[in-house]
Amino acid sequence: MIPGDGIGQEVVAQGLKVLSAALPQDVKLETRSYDLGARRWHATGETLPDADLESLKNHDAILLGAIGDPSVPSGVLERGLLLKLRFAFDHYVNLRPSKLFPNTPTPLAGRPDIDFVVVREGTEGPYTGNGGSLRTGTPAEVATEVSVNTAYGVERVVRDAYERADARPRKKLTLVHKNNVLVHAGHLWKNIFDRVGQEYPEVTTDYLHVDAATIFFVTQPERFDVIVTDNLFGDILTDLAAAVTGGIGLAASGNINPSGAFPSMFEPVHGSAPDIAGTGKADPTATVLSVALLLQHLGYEAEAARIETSVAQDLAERAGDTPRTTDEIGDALAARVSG
Ligand SMILES: NC(=O)C1=CN([C@@H]2O[C@H](COP(=O)(O)OP(=O)(O)OC[C@H]3O[C@@H](n4cnc5c(N)ncnc54)[C@H](O)[C@@H]3O)[C@@H](O)[C@H]2O)C=CC1
Ligand SMILES: CC(C)CC(=O)C(=O)O
Ligand SMILES: [Mg+2]
Repeated sequence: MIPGDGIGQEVVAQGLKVLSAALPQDVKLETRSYDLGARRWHATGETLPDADLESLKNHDAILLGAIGDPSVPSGVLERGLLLKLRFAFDHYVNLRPSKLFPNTPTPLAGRPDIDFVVVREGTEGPYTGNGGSLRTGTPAEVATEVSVNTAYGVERVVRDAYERADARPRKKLTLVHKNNVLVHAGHLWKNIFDRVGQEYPEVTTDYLHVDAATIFFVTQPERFDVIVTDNLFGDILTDLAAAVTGGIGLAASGNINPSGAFPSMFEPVHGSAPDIAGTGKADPTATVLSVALLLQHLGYEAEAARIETSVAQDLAERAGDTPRTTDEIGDALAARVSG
């Protein structure tokens, strides 16, 4: 566990409660909590020391809360810890399912049937740190942030998305990019998408520019089944996906290393929410659903399904309720899962 910063600490505690409640009696759960994030940085100046990185390799999976704190310069922890982990453990599939559970509020008219998954590339794009600045702090400052897209990196994530689409009943895969403007990266993505698609004749394909995709996330989200996209577009789209499916407090994710060479890492889509940290207002459901993804990844399908059912029941009964605290929601979910 890497609880991290802000509400990360609060929601991971609830995730652990539910994980413990979900596992069969004969499975011994061993956990270690890593003190990484703002507190550690202030104390030692470290973000992710090699010793911790090495040690993290020994776990079956990682549950992360959130990284980032207003007391630390923006980017230091996000890059030096969170992205460093995703890159070091080659988490090239950033899996972000979106489902509108019954009775969950949505700002969308007509309660569309939303059930899609975004496969966000996790190791490339504009997030690699390939850039720099010249004449920093002067009126002539120039900054670059160059998006890196390799045929190797794009093909493996596109292939993963086709596999997922092929395994789902609707078998539909949408590529989201911006190949009308980002022609170099965009055409590399589109060409690979089209070529790999020939191996999946059952999968219906579609292409949308990212700006148009945001329209359809709001006006016609039911059109999506599996979406594959780059690191930055996927980041932005999945906050929007969360907003239309009950809110950011429900959105789960998995940073997957499909080869199993390194542990995969599961975390809510949201950040450390400094505006509500310490108030008990953080919804731990996103973390609990991330625990379900973790269990599914490790082969505990039935346990993962029980968590999802418990969340669905809890959400169905939430409507009109007085708001509960982070802890109360965690306790209620753990009770449902074990009962
Ligand atoms: N994976 C990670 O660790 C991520 C870290 N961050 C970091 O988190 C910090 C804050 O970033 P923001 O842009 O404010 O995004 P954020 O996701 O932390 O918060 C955005 C808004 O959503 C609300 N919110 C988030 N999670 C919630 C939950 N579980 N229940 C109820 N409300 C919730 C917050 O109160 C806030 O109003 C920054 O340092 C940022 O870099 C941001 C996104 C992901
Ligand atoms: C803080 C960023 C590095 C990550 C982010 O916003 C995300 O993964 O959703
Ligand atoms: Mg994000």
